[in-house]
Amino acid sequence: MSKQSSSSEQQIEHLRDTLRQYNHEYYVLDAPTVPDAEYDRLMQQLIELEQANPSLITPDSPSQKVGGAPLSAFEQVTHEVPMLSLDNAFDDASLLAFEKRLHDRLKSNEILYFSCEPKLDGLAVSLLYENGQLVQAATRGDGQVGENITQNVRTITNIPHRLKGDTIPQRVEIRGEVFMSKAGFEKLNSRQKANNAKVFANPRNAAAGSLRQLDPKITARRPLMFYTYSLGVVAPASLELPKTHSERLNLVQSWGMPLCPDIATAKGGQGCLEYYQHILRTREALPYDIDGVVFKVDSIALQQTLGFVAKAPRWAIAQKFPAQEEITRLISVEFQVGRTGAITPVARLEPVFVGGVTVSNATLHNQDEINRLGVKVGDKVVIRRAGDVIPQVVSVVTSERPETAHDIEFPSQCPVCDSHIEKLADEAVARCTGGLICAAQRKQALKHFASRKAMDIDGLGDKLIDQLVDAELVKSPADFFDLNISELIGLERMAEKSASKLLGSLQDSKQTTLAKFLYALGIREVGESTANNLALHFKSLEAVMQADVTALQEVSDIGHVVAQHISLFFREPHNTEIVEALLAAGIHWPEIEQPSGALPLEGQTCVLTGSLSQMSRTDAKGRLQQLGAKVAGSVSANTQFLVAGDKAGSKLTKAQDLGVTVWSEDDLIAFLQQHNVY
Ligand SMILES: NC(=O)c1ccc[n+]([C@@H]2O[C@H](COP(=O)([O-])OP(=O)(O)OC[C@H]3O[C@@H](n4cnc5c(N)ncnc54)[C@H](O)[C@@H]3O)[C@@H](O)[C@H]2O)c1
Ligand SMILES: [Zn+2]
Repeated sequence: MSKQSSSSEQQIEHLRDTLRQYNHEYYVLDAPTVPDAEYDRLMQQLIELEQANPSLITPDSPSQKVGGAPLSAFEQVTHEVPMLSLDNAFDDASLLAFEKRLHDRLKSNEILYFSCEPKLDGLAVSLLYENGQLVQAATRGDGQVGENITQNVRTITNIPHRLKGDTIPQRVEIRGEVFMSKAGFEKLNSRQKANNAKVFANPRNAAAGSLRQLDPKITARRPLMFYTYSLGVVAPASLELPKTHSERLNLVQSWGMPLCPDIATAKGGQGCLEYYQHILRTREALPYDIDGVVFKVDSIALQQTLGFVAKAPRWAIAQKFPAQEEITRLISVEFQVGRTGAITPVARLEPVFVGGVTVSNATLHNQDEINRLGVKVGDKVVIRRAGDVIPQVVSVVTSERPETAHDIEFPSQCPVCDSHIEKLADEAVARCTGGLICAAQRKQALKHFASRKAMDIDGLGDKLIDQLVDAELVKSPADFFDLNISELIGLERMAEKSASKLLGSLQDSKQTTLAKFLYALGIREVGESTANNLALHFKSLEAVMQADVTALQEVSDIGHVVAQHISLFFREPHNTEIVEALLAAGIHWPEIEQPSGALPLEGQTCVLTGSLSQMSRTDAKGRLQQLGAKVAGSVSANTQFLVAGDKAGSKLTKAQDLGVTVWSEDDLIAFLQQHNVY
């Protein structure tokens, strides 16, 4: 044996071993470790090597065999007609070569018609109906012997247990694909995540893993669907069936079987290529995942003339789409800070062509996701990019982990501003506590600070803030108060008049309330009403800043999580520096008086009705309660007053009948202001 062929032999053996392992993972375990594209490349290499060395072809080569062995846990079903695979075309040229092979073999150049079908990415199933009743369902298995999955298939809602119509054969085998819709897959995965259960990498794995369950009750909870794509055995054999594949599909549909709505027929290879382009364009919008399209010679007579090779019919071919999953290496992980301070780990990848573009970054979401994937820097990872969705890392090829691989370390300081990163036990997301000083969060925080319900700085809109930050004139809210006329005039659409007007409103805004100031700081989950409660409870900024988590939880409506956010905010020196700078700039508010003795509404019951325009009902209720009122749900003789907003109805009528005092929203606001709670 020459050196050359002995090395080919070794190469062939190595490829076969690898492919056998991948087949086992994919067909038997429903848990592939490499993307289909990688599998297809190795298979292509094997086929080419075998073609160059035909003496080395053996019947047990993966290139000659279909699928994988059936699981012994299931009863076995021997297929009366083998369930085969399909040949692949990876580009237009090989599709046209397929058409040419057909013409050559048929010794005719007559135009061929094709049934064109989306290649659903699920698994092949054979359904046997006797006298219209579903009596058996089986997987493809190794093509000869499959698994009996009748109980599981009975739980798939779009598979009829009984066929309808008067053309039903006495015995008929209907073949098609069991798959999961994209929406069903998303739903299943979020349910699995919530239950800390296995998350599926893609709809194909989810469908296969769900169908081949030993407990049909589990299958029943999985959103599986079925589409028909061919017939197997039909009896009696004398039965007249339509002469084309596409007409047969329509007949099967008339019996109540579901048929993919995107099937069409095409004229010649050229028509097939047009169909391919059409489906490729609509791929994203389709409700199910596909990995290509299938072309089948439509004439049954011609199919019979053409026949089969070892593992596939000669009259059909699958033209694959560009892969949506690829394999590459994780080079490093960077941490990005979002507008709300959320820290997102981003995978830096060796560039790889996937989903039609070159991808070099993918999101890793958060620490929980990193733990779930068990991914390390240096690992080979499977990347999925479907449509416009940001690329995801779906799995790790742990068998190829290099010795140098190391854990991903989550930073404890913000990579942008160096503030502490907090991660609450019940939240997946880690956040930068830098708030006001973190450049990543700056624009967002500044816009909030200037907004109407916060510092209410007239004329300081979002666009202007963008400009001020981009021109590096403003970094923290305290910088607003250092702006001068000449800096402002340099900006777009800012004349002297508007600039001096803005300086005027900045000056005016310095007179505020403690509640508004606390709200303006943008502490996480501290909304208007929480800020108000804080102000009323602690009465001074110093007291709020010094309060610990326990003291903060004494404030009405403040729970453990919010208390932690507040406490962490004021433990961060960057934040306290800004608070001091703001006070130094002249921001001030009236002192909140210690109520002497009883609260003004102590012992009074009131009711709120209708809609308020300047605050929410919950907010109004909170403020009234702070002044000692009891806020009830319905008007009675014990009601002291009713606050009636817009479109007040029966409660207002009843109050008027009972002679209860009625306040308008303006009355309410005047009262609240008088008592410093608005
Ligand atoms: N990632 C891995 O480790 C791994 C391992 C094994 C196989 N695979 C993938 O599986 C492919 C080989 O699988 P295969 O042998 O099942 O062949 P195939 O998937 O290329 O084609 C045959 C199958 O297509 C399906 N199909 C969908 N729509 C159809 C339609 N309208 N008409 C007919 N069939 C339709 C059927 O299930 C049928 O069995 C590989 O190319 C690879 O993509 C991946
Ligand atoms: Zn930061």
